[in-house]
Amino acid sequence: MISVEHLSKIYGSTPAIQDVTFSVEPGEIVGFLGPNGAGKTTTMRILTGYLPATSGSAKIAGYDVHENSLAVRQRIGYLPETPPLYPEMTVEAFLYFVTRLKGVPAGDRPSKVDAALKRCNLLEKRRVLIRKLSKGFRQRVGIAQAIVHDPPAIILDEPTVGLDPRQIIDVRNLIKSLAGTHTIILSTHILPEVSMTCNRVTIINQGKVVATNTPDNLEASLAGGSGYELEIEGNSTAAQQQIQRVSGVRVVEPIATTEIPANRAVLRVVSEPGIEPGKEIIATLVSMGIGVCEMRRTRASLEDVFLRLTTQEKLEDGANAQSAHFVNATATEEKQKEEVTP
Ligand SMILES: Nc1ncnc2c1ncn2[C@@H]1O[C@H](COP(=O)(O)OP(=O)(O)OP(=O)(O)O)[C@@H](O)[C@H]1O
Repeated sequence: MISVEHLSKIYGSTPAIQDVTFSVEPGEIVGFLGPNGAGKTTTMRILTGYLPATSGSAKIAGYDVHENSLAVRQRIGYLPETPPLYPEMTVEAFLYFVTRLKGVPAGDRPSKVDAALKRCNLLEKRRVLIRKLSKGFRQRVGIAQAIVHDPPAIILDEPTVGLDPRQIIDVRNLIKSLAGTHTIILSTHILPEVSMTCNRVTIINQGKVVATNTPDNLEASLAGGSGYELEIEGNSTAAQQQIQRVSGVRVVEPIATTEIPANRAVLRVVSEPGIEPGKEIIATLVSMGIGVCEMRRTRASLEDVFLRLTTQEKLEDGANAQSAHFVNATATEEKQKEEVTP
């Protein structure tokens, strides 16, 4: 439904995006995730026909965004970072105005406007002036104007920025309810937004795509990702050796801690991607007479993946988007973690 190939945009001498390639299948919600200045808005604006690319191509529903920009605009809904609303219009009048701009036949306009009002929970605000609405309701009007002509593709740029937690939940639920019948690209720098709403995520950093996958696969792909942390009582060296033999276990190592009694130890187990050897580990320890005082699953979060991909130097030049290798975490990660976590 949406395909982007080798797209680049250079402002003067500043490359905003370079060789960006990704696609979105019908009915999918894809998160376009990146830190500030990564090139998200630039990509969205090219996709919606508001900005010409320097090179590369983008198609929506088979139409080239540059060559067939009118056909593209009729087939997409766009919510820019700041929704283009007319404050002196009522919600309903504004949506009628948008249907006219989008070329919806006059006879279809009442039903389209009603459907958008209903979908965005705006029925009771239909006759209210937009300037009198709270930020959350204005954002809903922004989404309503993006969907009122029932476009197959919807592009949302930072749709929850500036909203309070309740409004964020409402807007995310609204976006999720659009999936299936619409194809959606949602740009954001907020990680939970992606985990909660998107089927897939494309991570962009400094104008380049550094990863594309499902949130789950991205988490699983992080080296040292999934596994367990165990607090055991008994011979920890023997336990370590036996756990290492369990099928699906990649690494077992002791974690130094002073917070447990002397006859106990804490072990970190890293499992092979997609394998959960937890039951076998427990059975092994029980058969050895070793006490299991605590066992918890450990998992790399999307946040870990994001931070690795966007804050660390690449070891190899031109590393492939799906299999880039990165150096170990640095102290700046912790700082950035605070910045990207709402
Ligand atoms: N009109 C412009 N002229 C020159 N440089 C620009 C222009 N617009 C964007 N840039 C630069 O292009 C890069 C990408 O900007 P863009 O706005 O696309 O990023 P973004 O990921 O949307 O960031 P944010 O989340 O902060 O909005 C940045 O370095 C930005 O400074």
